[in-house]
Amino acid sequence: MRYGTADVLRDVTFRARHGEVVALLGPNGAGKTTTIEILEGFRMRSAGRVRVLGTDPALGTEAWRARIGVVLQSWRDHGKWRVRELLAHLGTYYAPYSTGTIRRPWDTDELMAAVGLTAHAGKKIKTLSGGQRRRLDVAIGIVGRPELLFLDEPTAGFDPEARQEFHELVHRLADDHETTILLTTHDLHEAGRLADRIMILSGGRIIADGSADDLARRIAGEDEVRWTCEGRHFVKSTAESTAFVRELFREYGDGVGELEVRRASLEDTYLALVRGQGETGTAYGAAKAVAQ
Ligand SMILES: Nc1ncnc2c1ncn2[C@@H]1O[C@H](COP(=O)(O)OP(=O)(O)OP(=O)(O)O)[C@@H](O)[C@H]1O
Repeated sequence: MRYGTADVLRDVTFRARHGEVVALLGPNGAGKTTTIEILEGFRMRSAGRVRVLGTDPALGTEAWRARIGVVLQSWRDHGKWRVRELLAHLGTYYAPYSTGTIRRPWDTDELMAAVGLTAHAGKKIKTLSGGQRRRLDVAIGIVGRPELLFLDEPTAGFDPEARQEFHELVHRLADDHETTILLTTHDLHEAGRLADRIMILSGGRIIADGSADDLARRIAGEDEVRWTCEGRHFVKSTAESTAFVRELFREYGDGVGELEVRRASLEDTYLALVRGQGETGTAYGAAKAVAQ
């Protein structure tokens, strides 16, 4: 993807499998929204090949669009509508696209229950709180029972309870309805909880692609071991923490106290990757190895 003379996406190559939950991570301006807008058919790519549910999004028909759900970053404006009314109305557009296996649209009451909006069904949209409005955005995105769902920062503004309920909804969509989901988020904990696979985009390139465990194992590599011995505190970084601790006990036995082994978190991994990008340091080398 090129704007004027600036390339904002380069060599972005990936394939999402049916029913997979893929999280796209990356710093501000990395190209996440651009990537998903190209896949949604909202933005025309400058070059390259794209297939979404077997179709080039630039040529997508209404029938193709009915199989896709989109939750954008920005709010849509339907202030005077009431929640139930709007969802029931939008649902009618999907009815002609029911298939033998997927009945479209989602029943309005069931849908409101699924996203936690039942208590607000009769409210005008302009009176909803930020988090409630975001739940409605999610409901609008899934009202047509999409086979593929794009979520751009879906939980921005959610309180912890709403976030937890949303995570359960995503798991349900993926597990029970076999929905393929591509989401962007800045919440690494969320990405680790939700995604089967994490792709990190930086400077318009994919610099890592794998499960949260893969990334942590293959990139950060070093655990931190802390312990006390004879009243003194010790810290050691090691890639072989189990062997190190075994040796520690062999040597000092009961003298070892307050043992703590801290594995590299997804956040450590993410920061190592994003900071290492473009340098010749180890994180970049490791990131390239993961990306290949
Ligand atoms: N219409 C446009 N014209 C020119 N440049 C653009 C346009 N839209 C986006 N860009 C640039 O493309 C790059 C990628 O932007 P994009 O919005 O895809 O990033 P992002 O990863 O989604 O960022 P964020 O986390 O801030 O939402 C940025 O450098 C941005 O300035």
